Amino acid sequence: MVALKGAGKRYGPAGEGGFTAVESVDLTVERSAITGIIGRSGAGKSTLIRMVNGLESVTSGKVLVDGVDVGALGEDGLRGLRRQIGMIFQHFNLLSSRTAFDNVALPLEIAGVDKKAIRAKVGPLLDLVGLGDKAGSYPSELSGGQKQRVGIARALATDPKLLLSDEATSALDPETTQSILELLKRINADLGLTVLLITHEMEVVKTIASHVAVIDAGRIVESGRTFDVYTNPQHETTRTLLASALKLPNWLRSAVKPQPSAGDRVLVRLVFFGDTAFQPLTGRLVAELGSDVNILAGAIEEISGEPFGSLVVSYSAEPDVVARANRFYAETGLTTEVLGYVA
Ligand SMILES: Nc1ncnc2c1ncn2[C@@H]1O[C@H](COP(=O)(O)OP(=O)(O)OP(=O)(O)O)[C@@H](O)[C@H]1O
Repeated sequence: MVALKGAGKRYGPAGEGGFTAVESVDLTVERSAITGIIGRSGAGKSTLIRMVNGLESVTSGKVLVDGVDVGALGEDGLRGLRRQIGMIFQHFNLLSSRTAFDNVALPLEIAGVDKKAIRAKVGPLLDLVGLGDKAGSYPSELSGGQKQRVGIARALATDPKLLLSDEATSALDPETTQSILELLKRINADLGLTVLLITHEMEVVKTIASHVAVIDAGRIVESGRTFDVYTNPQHETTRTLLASALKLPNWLRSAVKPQPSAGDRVLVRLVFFGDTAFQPLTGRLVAELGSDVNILAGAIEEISGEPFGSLVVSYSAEPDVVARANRFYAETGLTTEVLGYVA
């Protein structure tokens, strides 16, 4: 559906004085899937997503939407493309002087659709997002979650085949975030709409994206099925993003250090997949390392219906203990990740 081929964006002049925000990105967005791009602030997420609908021009490589080279389109071509691509934003971008109905109607008015057809379209869209009774409300009368629902209905008004989401839940509380993510999931399933979202929160990716790409300093450092990336992260940036999403007890989170001091313990996340025997392996690890293993946190989670378990344990960071543990992981095929060190 969307293919970036060596795509890059440089602001300002080449060489000194310029800044490369996105560099050599190769990425494929599957049709009818939800794909997440995750990265820290300033990593280049907004620039990347805006390259897809031509709001930012590409300065190297190509962006193809349904095989069409976005960079080669003129003004008319870009207008046509943008009718096929809906977009939702962190701060909703609603017009405060217009009701919910009129905000949703706006892209249709711009496209020259007649009033009767607009009425026939907007009502069902507001129903779809659960705001059938708020058609006459102004944005100031709506909650954050309701405003984003209006934003979603507006993005769907022109029957797009692709929906871009620019941190759509970042300004919302956790509960409202979940309800908006559920809505996006339902729209994706019911309409077969392709969704490309950017976020700095692993929880968002884990909740709805089947595929994920991790961006760092303008480059994609890791990508794949969310389940694979989440359960077996390869790049340091992914690990850091994941660690911040791990549900560690507060005392433990604040106690973790990146480097060990003498006498410290190593903190390790063990990942168990559906067919990995959870208890026997934990028991064998304890047997392997003596009674020195502390179990500090654990959870059974699910991504796209696939279950896996995470267990956070600590044991002595003495080289011989770590070597014995690593040998055990290699023998049993356990996926592990060092989260840091604790006293
Ligand atoms: N118009 C511009 N001119 C120059 N530099 C820019 C411009 N827009 C963005 N940048 C720079 O490009 C880099 C990437 O910005 P971008 O907004 O794409 O990142 P981001 O990952 O979306 O970050 P955030 O989550 O904070 O919005 C940043 O260092 C930013 O300062």
